[in-house]
Amino acid sequence: MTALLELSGITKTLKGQQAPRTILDGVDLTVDSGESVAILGRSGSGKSTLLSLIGLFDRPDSGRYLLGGRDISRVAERRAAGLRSAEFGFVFQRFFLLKHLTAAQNVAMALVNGQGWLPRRKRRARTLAALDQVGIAHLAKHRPARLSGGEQQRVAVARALVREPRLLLADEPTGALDTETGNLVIEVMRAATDRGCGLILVTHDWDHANKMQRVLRLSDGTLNPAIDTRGTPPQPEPEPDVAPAPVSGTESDGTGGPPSADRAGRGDAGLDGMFW
Ligand SMILES: Nc1ncnc2c1ncn2[C@@H]1O[C@H](COP(=O)(O)OP(=O)(O)OP(=O)(O)O)[C@@H](O)[C@H]1O
Repeated sequence: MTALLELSGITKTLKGQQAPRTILDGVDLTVDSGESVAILGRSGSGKSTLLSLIGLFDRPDSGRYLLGGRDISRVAERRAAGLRSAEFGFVFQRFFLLKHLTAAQNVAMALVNGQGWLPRRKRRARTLAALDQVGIAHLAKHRPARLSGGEQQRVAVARALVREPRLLLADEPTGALDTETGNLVIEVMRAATDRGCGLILVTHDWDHANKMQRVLRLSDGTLNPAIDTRGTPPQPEPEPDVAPAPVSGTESDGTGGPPSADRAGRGDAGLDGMFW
């Protein structure tokens, strides 16, 4: 079966004001349809850089990127923009909702921008289905100012899902949420994988990572299986009259737990007409 996504030997060197630094140094990653993968790693290890390459906001220096078997390692920006809107859904730590639009209008915007004008009836049906998928169809007419952080992020997830992407890319989507709300958001994204959508979640939170099928760690520019050492009991003190047993090295991944003019009120009849 062809993998949804296949990265092999991906490298990326970033040249800022300081000396060039190789952030990705031979990343290999395969994700199948309906599979969920968490990526952990220290701050600055390159997780967002990797996600931006996968989401075609940038290109690797070398290596191969196959999407559904097609080589898109060197794809031109025009085609990349088309692939971004057709194939990917994005969720970020910040919600990026338009304040003067309702939840439904924010979601419907993704259909307008990505696929031209769908007939109004279809637009409405797909928007409500996406809001329903994340459990907030009853909040369709609320503007962001009237929604909690978790509800706003669920609107953002609905906006990412409404075009039925093949792959959902989430960069610390729970970073601004409390634990309980974060769990809810992770669950609605994970549920999308039951319908065949792939999911790559960048997170600092082991509990969220453990809800994914695979947990990887990005360090020294490569991806490897991550080991959750949080539950590892402390080494017992050796008995004084017994020779100390050799201590086996317990790998630590350094991410052992969480680290760290609103126009609402304005008459929106025109906008309603536009997006409904
Ligand atoms: N445009 C750029 N030019 C030069 N260096 C950059 C650029 N963007 C990011 N970096 C550096 O690349 C490294 C990786 O950044 P990146 O944002 O991918 O890390 P991260 O693992 O996502 O970090 P965090 O967990 O803090 O979000 C960091 O050291 C960052 O300072």
